[in-house]
Amino acid sequence: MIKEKLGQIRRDLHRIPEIGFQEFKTQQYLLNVLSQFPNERIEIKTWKTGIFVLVNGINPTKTIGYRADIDGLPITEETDYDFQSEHPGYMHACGHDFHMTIALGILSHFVENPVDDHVLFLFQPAEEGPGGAEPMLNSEVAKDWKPDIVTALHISPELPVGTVATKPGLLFANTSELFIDLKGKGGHAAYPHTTNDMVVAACSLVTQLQTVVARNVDPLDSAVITIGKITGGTVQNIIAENARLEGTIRTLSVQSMDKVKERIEALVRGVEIGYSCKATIDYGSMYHQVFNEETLTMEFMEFISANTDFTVQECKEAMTGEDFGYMVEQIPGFMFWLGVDSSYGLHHAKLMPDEEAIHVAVELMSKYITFKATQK
Ligand SMILES: CC(=O)N[C@@H](CCC[C@H](N)C(=O)O)C(=O)O
Repeated sequence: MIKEKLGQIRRDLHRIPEIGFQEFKTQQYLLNVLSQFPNERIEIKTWKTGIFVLVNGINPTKTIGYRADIDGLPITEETDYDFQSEHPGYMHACGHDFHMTIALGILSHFVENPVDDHVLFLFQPAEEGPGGAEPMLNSEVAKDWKPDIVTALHISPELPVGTVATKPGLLFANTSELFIDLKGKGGHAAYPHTTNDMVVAACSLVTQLQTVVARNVDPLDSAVITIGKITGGTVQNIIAENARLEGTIRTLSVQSMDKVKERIEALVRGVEIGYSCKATIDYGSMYHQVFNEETLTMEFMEFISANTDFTVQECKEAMTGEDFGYMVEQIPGFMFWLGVDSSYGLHHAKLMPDEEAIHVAVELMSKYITFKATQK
């Protein structure tokens, strides 16, 4: 697909970010692009707001899977793009507009240059939450069209264009969302002794949560608790009856996840007693760690060094989460970081990745998948 067309697709997608399982316009846009491909070679099936696209091979012995996530984030864009989000309060701040565009570029390559094996594209909803990978892979469609190997990329703002970073084994952390609701007794701001103030309870709990990782997790086994949002109360002169903390837990090991949750629950029980309130904990969605299949990952890294102008780096594991972890739990595969060189990072309102990365990634993955698709 020509460069200008891919650039336009990325900008069109950037304008219409939608959150998990609400990607209706995105799905329609992708289906429109797909309908412009000659259809002798491709089969398309939708699943919820996601799409499976099978590019049939000429002499297939296996199916190579390529996954792109399609959802945006609830964040107000602050870039100076002239193609800013048209959905107020939402933005493609995690690069999924890039991920989709790159997938379409690779798909277009294999429609025009068919290879022996089938290539299956999974345009997957709800990566940011509540998680689309696991149900998509367990869907009826995936029972017929299950890939033998699967790969995916994630943009990396910190790396220059033309760089790939990955590692065999553990790449991304185990994650669990965290929602804590506190309910006390509200009242007049001037009569605190007649109330149980949930703003004070919430602030104290946030401070206590900082001790969980520091004092319960082996320093050599990383973990993170981030509270990204606090809400509570109604107005400045009413003592708050309710407060809510929203956050996420990240751990490199499953054991640490269990331990961290146990400690959070103990602290929450303490706040119930100490502040005479009721608390509920909801862990929302949980993602399995991304564990790259070692042989495939090493082969991919060697392939890049030997056959492309890309620089390939072995990176450290990251505390980011990815529901792609469920895919590589079931199917041999790997994920890698793609350099896109942005001064602002992932989940930032000013994320501005370099579009040149789209073109080099399409070329890279077309080459790599061709190599895998002709390997017996
Ligand atoms: C790559 C990336 O940024 N992924 C997200 C996944 C979020 C999972 C879930 N909503 C949670 O917050 O636990 C991330 O924040 O790492």
